[in-house]
Amino acid sequence: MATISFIKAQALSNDFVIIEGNPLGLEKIQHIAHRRLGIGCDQVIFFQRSQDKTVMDVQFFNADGTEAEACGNGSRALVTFLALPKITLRTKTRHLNCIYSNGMAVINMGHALISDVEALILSNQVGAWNGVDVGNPHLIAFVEDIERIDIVAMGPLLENHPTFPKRVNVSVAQLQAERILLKTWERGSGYTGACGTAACATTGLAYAKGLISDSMLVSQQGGDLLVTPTEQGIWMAGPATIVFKGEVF
Ligand SMILES: N[C@@H](CCC[C@H](N)C(=O)O)C(=O)O
Repeated sequence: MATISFIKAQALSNDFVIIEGNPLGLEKIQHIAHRRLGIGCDQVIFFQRSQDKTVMDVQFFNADGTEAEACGNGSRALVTFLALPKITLRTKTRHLNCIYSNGMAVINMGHALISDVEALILSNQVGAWNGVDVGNPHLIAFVEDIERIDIVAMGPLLENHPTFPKRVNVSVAQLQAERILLKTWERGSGYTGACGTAACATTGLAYAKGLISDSMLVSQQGGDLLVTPTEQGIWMAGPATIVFKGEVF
């Protein structure tokens, strides 16, 4: 029986199965991501190397088998696995410049494109919602006290709201002096301990609104990311580890 080689990686507890090669079919991806029947992960990542090995074509799939245009933590996990000083990740929506130095992946995720969704009537309204695109779509609200928000109850309602035919990642954030506290319900994967693109989208939103002017630590249940908004794009720096490798049927 044919087997598929894979790498298991995690970044701030957001976990990934990384496979070199073309994407597998929907059922195979769902099986690999299943935490009882397969390996278990939040996203399955497929990549192919260019001839000179400085450019990688990357595709991300959520645990439910749907394709995502971007994945911040997964991108850092892949850069950490490849351990090359400078590469470009060619994703579905953006080309990402990546640096790997001293065991840390630093990636320019591009710009945050903000849209106005305040006029929408959303269930479980917690304040003003903003649409933010950083290659993939996010819905974000700043709140006074993040502890009071049940993202697991609210997330699926907003993820599947008819306003978002392609569904959406849902986050609530609390702004502190040099830190943003963040909780995210991921489209297609549910609650995860951290989401890299949500961290970048939230920091980009705060920057665009003039709420911050410099780097922020974005703290999620799985740990901290350093996110730096610049005119040239949003830089994300943070850890990722390779956990094990194996073969799956
Ligand atoms: N874990 C991610 C985001 C993965 C994709 C997302 N669920 C989507 O559907 O857009 C991250 O670290 O950014």
